[in-house]
Amino acid sequence: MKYESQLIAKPYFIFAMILFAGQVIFGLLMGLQYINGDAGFPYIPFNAARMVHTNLLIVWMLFGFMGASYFLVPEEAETELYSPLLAKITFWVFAFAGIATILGYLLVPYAELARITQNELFPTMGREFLEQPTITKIGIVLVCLSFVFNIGMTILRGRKTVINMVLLTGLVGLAVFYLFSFYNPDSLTLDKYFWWFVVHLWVEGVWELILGALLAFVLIKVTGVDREHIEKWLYVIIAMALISGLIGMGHHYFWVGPPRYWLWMGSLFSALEPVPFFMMVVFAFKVVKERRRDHGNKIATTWAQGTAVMAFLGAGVWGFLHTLAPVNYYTHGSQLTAAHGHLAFFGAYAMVVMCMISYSMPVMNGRLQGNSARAQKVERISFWLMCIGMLGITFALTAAGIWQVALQRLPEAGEALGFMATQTELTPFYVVRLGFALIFTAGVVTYFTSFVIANNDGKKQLSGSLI
Ligand code: HEM
Ligand code: HEM
Ligand SMILES: [Fe+2]
Repeated sequence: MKYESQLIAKPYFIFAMILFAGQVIFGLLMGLQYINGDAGFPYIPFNAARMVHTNLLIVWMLFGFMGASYFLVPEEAETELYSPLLAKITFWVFAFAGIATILGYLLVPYAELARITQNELFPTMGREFLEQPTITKIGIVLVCLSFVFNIGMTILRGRKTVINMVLLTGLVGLAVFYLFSFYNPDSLTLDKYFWWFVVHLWVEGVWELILGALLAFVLIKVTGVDREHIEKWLYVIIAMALISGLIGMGHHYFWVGPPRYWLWMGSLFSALEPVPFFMMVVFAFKVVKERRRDHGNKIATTWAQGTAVMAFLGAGVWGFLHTLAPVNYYTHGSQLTAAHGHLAFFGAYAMVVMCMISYSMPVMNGRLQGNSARAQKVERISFWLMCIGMLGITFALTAAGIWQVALQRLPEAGEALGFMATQTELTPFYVVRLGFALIFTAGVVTYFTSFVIANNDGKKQLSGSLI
């Protein structure tokens, strides 16, 4: 590790992983509730579990991005972090606010939480992914401001690399687009229109810049390929991401009331969105092939390539499946959406955070060439279990989605099955989903085990070198 202040990334990563474990536990509970609706009754109803599952996801992604930035930016800027103290304070404020909000979701009914947190003064609650009480939202904004300030000041006084600038642009975009969560108009059309400014412009816009920058950083480290070469790729990837993603947002405007031209604009531009994801795959494999050094941290390279491939499958392929208006007319809001949501979120953003952890944790623990072979082997098993588990979940939900469309959407109104009757028909798919979810969970447990092994082996290495 080159700079002392990079160490601040560690608590961020550890906390992100704890929240990830929590997210998976609530995912399992919902997987069970899909088969037996009474599971968890009356303590954890489906709506609360769903909220906890998706909010934990968003919060752990943010912790992951912050940890990644605190590790990456000083090294790229070749200077210590502007204020390690501010980064520590931000950590505790965010961790506390996050835990309090999740406990709020679990301990009191949602309407009661809205009352306690005085939602009527400034109503922002009640929308998917943005369920947080207004006070938590304000807290998130403050955390983001202090974080972006800290990172921005570090870059300002240090070396301004392309990776740093792309990352910073992504982070500023993340903070700015979150502000739309405060706009909550009465008109459902306007509400949905701007809701997507957070949801879509995050994952199919500015987060792609963050993804590209993190991947480029790890790839430079593990391959030793020329920075200039990698930067060129990064420029083209982010240009394509923004060109396609900004107007591609129209694929969410098909049926919620905005003008009809979105039908073809959304279809056309979002059909281009897989391009930057495909380029990431070519980029990752090409630079690994052209590598100038054999880095000891093999598993970090695997994560980098895996991220590119899984993100392309989840966002590119599964996104494209239902992005054209004539297809989306039938698939909108079906299990196909959930299939895509899972593979895309996992493949792109969960995996890139784990990729950064895989590269940087050993460095922060003094092992510049990665963990011991044994720890890397276990981590490799966890990589495959998680990827296979998530692909299995995706295939099960895709089959469920297609069958759902066939039973509920394609037949004429009088003959179509109702929503709940269709869900009962889909039970076998949900059983398969739960099976793969268990494989995924085994992957998560194995992943955590690899850290324990790495620590134990590390001590041995240390005592060995002392003798
Ligand atoms: C143990 C594995 C998991 C299971 C069983 C599971 C199950 C579920 C279920 C049942 C829902 C609610 C779907 C609905 O409303 O009908 C859901 C939503 C969601 N989950 Fe998971 N989940 C798991 C892991 C994950 C992971 C690892 C991620 C991402 C990294 C993730 C991301 C999401 C997202 C983004 C949604 C919202 C999807 C949408 O709005 O369409 N889940 N999950
Ligand atoms: C890593 C990037 C991406 C992530 C994390 C992601 C995630 C999601 C999630 C969670 C949803 C469900 C939102 C809801 O609850 O309603 C969704 C919807 C959707 N996504 Fe993506 N997505 C990504 C990229 C893409 C791409 C590249 C495309 C197109 C090629 C795409 C096409 C769609 C479409 C058409 C919907 C709406 C589905 C419906 O009508 O029900 N996504 N995405
Ligand atoms: Fe989208």
